[in-house]
Amino acid sequence: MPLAAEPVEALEEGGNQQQLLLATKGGPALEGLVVGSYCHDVLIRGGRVVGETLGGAAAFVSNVLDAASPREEEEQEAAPFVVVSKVGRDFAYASAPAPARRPPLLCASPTTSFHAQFSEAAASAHAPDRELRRVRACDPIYPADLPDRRFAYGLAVGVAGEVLPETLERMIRLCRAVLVDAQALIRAFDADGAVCHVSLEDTPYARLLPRVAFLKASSEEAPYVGVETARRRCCVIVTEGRDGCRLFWDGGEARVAPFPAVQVDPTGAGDSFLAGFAAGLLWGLPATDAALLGNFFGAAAVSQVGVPTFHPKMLQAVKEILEDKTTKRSSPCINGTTFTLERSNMHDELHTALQETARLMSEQQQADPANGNGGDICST
Ligand SMILES: Nc1ncnc2c1ncn2[C@@H]1O[C@H](COP(=O)(O)OP(=O)(O)OP(=O)(O)O)[C@@H](O)[C@H]1O
Ligand SMILES: O[C@H]1[C@H](O)[C@@H](O)[C@H](O)[C@@H](O)[C@H]1O
Repeated sequence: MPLAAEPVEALEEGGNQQQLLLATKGGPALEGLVVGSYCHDVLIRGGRVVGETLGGAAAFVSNVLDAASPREEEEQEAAPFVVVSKVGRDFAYASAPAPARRPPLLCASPTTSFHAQFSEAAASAHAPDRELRRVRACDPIYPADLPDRRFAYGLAVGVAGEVLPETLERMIRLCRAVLVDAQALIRAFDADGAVCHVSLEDTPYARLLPRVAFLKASSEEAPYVGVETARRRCCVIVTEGRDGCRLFWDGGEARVAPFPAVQVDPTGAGDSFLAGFAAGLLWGLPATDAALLGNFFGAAAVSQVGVPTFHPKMLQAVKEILEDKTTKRSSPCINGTTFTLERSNMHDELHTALQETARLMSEQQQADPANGNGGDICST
């Protein structure tokens, strides 16, 4: 599959080309660009507030990229990626790890806030698990807000329409490969702020799809994406909650098995999936194998309320598995000229190894009363 980015020579607009070239030469080889705003999440069940957390796909994505990207020993602190995010002066989580590491741009408008109303009944695998209402919206992210330099990859992960079509277009120009969460493209809000969806084909984003590498949608969003049309333009990944995910491309498809999890809060599962998937590509995995890492971090996300904390032992185990199973770290697919989509012959081995880690972590989490989880948010 060809990559999306334009040659460096095409990057004249809005910046100094010489500077761009220097930054590309001197900068980290696999620097990423994450675009989408942090937000406030208020979790409500039965009319009662049961949690208030940092939200926004950018927060969940940063968390997983920092945890799972391949890195040299000396780069322990933070993985090489930039976050472009906007918040207001009311932002309550400036000292949380993700915003502290990569501070958002400050605006006069308030921080985007969502109320997530969980149903009283346990959610089924594909039914919407919560009703989302946007109660405040921060400014959009404009093309001029993005840094003037090239990136190996970009993640467009808006939650409230903040990634404008022209901003996505600019990302495509700056990044070799762009991965997009459909929620950044097809969300609309009714007069009351309730999240609804529009058909992707009816949006200005549709014409950009052939220049996007991967488009991720939840099974609720998939009908609005139009998988059969979209798969002819880019690789589409549909996440299916506890059932794992499926990949669709022009001429092929694959189902990728899930990992065990005790779900306490589904928020951020899709975001964590996308970042795990991107990390898998950075490790040099073909897309169908990288989706295993997506499923792994999606499962880890639902096991905790809000942005999850990963146990260092779990991360060490995952890193050892990836080091053992991947051979191409020096030339990851995301920085090459094409993507391999089909599963490799070690797909099942990788699943088994990660499953063992997921099972151990899940058991530890259930046994540990001090893991900070206040019980299951999403069901009674
Ligand atoms: N209960 C679960 N058990 C195991 N894995 C899960 C579970 N829920 C989600 N996942 C993992 O996370 C991925 C994303 O979940 P899901 O399809 O629910 O995304 P989403 O609806 O976009 O989530 P959100 O909007 O809450 O971020 C799934 O493909 C799966 O790998
Ligand atoms: O924090 C959450 C999370 O990022 C979800 O993926 C998104 O759907 C919600 O709108 C947001 O509030």
